[in-house]
Amino acid sequence: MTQVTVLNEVALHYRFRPGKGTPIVFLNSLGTDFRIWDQVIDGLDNDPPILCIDKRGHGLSDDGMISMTALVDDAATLMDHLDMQRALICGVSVGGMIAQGLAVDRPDLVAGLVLCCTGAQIGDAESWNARIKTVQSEGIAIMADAILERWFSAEFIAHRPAEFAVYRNMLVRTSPAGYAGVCGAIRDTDFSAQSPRISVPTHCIAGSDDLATPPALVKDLANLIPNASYQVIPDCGHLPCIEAPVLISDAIKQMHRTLT
Ligand SMILES: O=C(O)CC1=CCC(=O)O1
Repeated sequence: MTQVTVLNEVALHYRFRPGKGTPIVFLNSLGTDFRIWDQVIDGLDNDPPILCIDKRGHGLSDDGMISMTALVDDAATLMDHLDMQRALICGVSVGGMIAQGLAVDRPDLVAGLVLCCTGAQIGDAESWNARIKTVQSEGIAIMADAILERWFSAEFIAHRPAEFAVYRNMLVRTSPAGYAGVCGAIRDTDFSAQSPRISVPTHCIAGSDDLATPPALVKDLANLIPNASYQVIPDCGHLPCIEAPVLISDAIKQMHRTLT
């Protein structure tokens, strides 16, 4: 069933499955929709309530005006709308930034964090501005191969051509305005001063072969957040939820057990 609601004047597409215990919220990356978490969710147990969100500008959600404040507020407003209690928030890449923003702005909604392939800050203004300019003038497809080389390890690209093809489709079918808007939100965000205030259990996960948010960046984030743990997934690029879903489910289950 398609689940959609208008919040903050934007139609947000989400998937909510009721269940028992601490809820788990999944936040996806730039140029993807919430289906990137499907295999991870298949590997969970105990039927917790699960919420997946197509952030504005992505999947079936409206574009609207995009900023990190709006992305964080959408997630919080949707959780409030669904009357959700404190949740384990799992975010990959910009989804991990949104998760940090939630933990800082709405600590009442956050029981713990699993932060995959993300940082307090990702990239620099120059590279995001160049990407925004290209998307606006030429579209996403022209950059797709270069982006996918950062998303996936060489091993994945060589041996999983069908999955590579469908995730390429997911990327190039993203709204150009939505994609550019989220690039701008990432460019304008630096949680280095706020994330040290995060006080919930946090586990940071890096992909050994991630060229977008390399392990050192993720380690820096883990060092910033009090008592955060850190794990590197071997032979994996920027999207371990696709390349190594079993390891991500296991990490989430381990964290979830400590919260319930
Ligand atoms: O598309 C990329 O370059 C990887 C990425 C950076 C932030 C994000 O969400 O994805």
